[in-house]
Amino acid sequence: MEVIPMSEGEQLGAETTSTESVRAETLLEVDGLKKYFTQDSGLFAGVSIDTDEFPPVSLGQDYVKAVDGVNFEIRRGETLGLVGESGCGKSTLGRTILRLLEPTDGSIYFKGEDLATLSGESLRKKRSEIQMIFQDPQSSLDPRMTIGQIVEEPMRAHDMLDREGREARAKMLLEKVGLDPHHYNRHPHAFSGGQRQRVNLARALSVEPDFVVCDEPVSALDVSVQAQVLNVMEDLQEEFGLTYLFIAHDLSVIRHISDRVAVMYLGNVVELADKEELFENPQHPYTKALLESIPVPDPRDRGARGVLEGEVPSPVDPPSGCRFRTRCPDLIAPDAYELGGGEWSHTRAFMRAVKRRTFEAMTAAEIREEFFGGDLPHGEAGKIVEEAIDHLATDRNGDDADDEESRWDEATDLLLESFAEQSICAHERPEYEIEPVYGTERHYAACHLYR
Ligand SMILES: Nc1ncnc2c1ncn2[C@@H]1O[C@H](COP(=O)(O)OP(=O)(O)OP(=O)(O)O)[C@@H](O)[C@H]1O
Repeated sequence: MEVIPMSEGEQLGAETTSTESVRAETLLEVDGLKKYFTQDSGLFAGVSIDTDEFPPVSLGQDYVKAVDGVNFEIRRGETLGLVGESGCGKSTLGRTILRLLEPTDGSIYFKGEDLATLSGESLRKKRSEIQMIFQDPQSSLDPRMTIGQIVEEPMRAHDMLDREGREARAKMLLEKVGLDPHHYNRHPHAFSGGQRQRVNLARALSVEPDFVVCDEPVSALDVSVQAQVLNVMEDLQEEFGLTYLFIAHDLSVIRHISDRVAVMYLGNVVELADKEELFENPQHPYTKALLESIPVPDPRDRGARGVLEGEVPSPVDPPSGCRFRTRCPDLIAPDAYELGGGEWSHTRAFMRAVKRRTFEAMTAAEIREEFFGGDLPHGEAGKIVEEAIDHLATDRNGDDADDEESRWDEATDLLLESFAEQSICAHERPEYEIEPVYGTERHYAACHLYR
């Protein structure tokens, strides 16, 4: 497989060669975007005490790195799906693009203009061109207003049309989203969840936006209603030339609606490719794990689910290098030891098992047999493994006074520091381009396996 490293600042999905077919115009380009939140603002938040220092109390601040250096572009008329587990930063990214949240760093070019630098009236004007729809159609519609008033509200805020013009446009849009315009004077409670989301769509479209950020718009709806709303969204996209950033955690929804898909993990985009390429030829171990964890309809197939092990690390102190490395089944062997493939996979599995304490303490020989088939890796790596086993074995040497808890901790620290922290995955943030198998769209994968 041919792999082309990305140069710094290069944009995902941007055009490279004149031989490529002419691609649609870029509508939105996100460059190095970061959004950090300050952590709890309790009384002692950010205060740290170090008695070796004078003064012993210092004021530092921890940040939740919700979005941490994201680059991509969205072309006019396309749908870019954004998928990832809960808490990976999808909503924060969407809201920061809209400037509902203040970016910490980076640029958001919309039709060539950097939204991150706009404020006041110029930002307000731009806002009509970018709209957002949210997950919960119930709480985002004011129950005291009629749906006519709801759809007209953004037009009033942007001084668009006169009263009759707004009413005519609201009725036209209600019809476009598949509602009866005669229901203009009804209140939201008279509508089902799917119908309320249609009202939301009509409201978002009232000010003629070019770009709509859709944040889990169908997640709260019954599966049978989801497809109907997605189809309406596709029809509206075609009719009004809309561009969507479509946020969802549900891969089947993403597959239905997207042209290209970006996969997010812990504040980073880890893979971005054409939809077919991403689903049929996923390259990042995180994407593969996500796809393999799609629930299988056949209940007898339960074994095929859930390959994502371990906890998502805290976004306050995310792993260095590749964010996924602490859970990655393909962590790369450190160069320092010249480990053979089998030796490394045994060592990696042992390190994982010690870290997660997935086995009961046993004798040194039993541990060697269980994890290494009796043969430890050769050289320095073998000595380190031997030392770790010595911490854990029930028949260990010496009069080790440490309690069991701290012996597991010592073995874990030794293995992580000697192996996991020495891997290229811990040292460099990966950014690579892969030759696609399906189509000609560029395929980005943030994984050192493609270095
Ligand atoms: N206002 C805030 N203050 C502090 N931390 C926040 C704030 N909003 C979000 N976060 C944190 O930022 C991270 C990303 O959250 P975000 O809601 O963007 O993720 P998500 O992928 O959209 O998840 P979900 O699908 O559950 O909404 C999380 O760790 C979250 O706790």
